[in-house]
Amino acid sequence: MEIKQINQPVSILSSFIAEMRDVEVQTDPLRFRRNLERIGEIFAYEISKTLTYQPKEITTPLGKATEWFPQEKLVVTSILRAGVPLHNGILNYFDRAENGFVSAFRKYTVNGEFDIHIEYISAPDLTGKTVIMADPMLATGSSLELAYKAIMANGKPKHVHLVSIIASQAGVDYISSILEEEPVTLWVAAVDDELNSKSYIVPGIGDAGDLAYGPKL
Ligand SMILES: O=P(O)(O)OC[C@H]1O[C@H](OP(=O)(O)OP(=O)(O)O)[C@H](O)[C@@H]1O
Ligand SMILES: O=c1cc[nH]c(=O)[nH]1
Ligand SMILES: [Mg+2]
Repeated sequence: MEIKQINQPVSILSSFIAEMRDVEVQTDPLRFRRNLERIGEIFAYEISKTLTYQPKEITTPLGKATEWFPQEKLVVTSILRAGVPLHNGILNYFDRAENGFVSAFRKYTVNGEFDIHIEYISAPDLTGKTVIMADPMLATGSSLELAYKAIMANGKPKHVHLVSIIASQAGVDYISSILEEEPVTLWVAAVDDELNSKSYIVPGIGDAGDLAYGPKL
């Protein structure tokens, strides 16, 4: 597994992440979702540089030009709920990709511990394809691990790009350890040092799903 961190050199990406982190800007869920989406577009552009392309001759009003199109069959997948705006951003660039969705959520018990529940999966055949799996937050890594394993039941892809905007160092280390030998690239923007006692990333952003779509029971 390879890890690519896209926050260096510093770019406008940092300003988008700053808005997502900022408690005052977080009161605007439309801006929060739009930041997830436009960061998805940035990740898609970075991932696009790793694809293979085939040339195609294009007829313009004045002549012929050769341009390039991805050769890979792409499948964009995401983890519900917070993955949806990020998914849409990636799909804005890979607009002909197939799509998949996996649900993963933390189900808390009375003593504050939680299990991750996967209750829904919808994805095409992945055999030989290039899969992008998006989720803005990588905290303990449990959701991504279970979602990855669930979706792999749909066939062995050629390569998987895992996309996370804000990761904890512990989450990055965990995913690296379990997918060490897999044809996987983990793309992250910021990596924060800490997880708190509830396994939230610190400083992080808080609960990405709630910030995008409101609290859930
Ligand atoms: O790495 P982990 O410790 O598993 O935590 C990360 C997960 O938590 C968030 O989802 P959440 O469970 O809050 O669901 P939501 O998107 O519906 O709010 C986030 O979008 C990840 O899926
Ligand atoms: O910090 C975190 C951890 C899990 N899920 C989130 O949305 N944020
Ligand atoms: Mg959440």
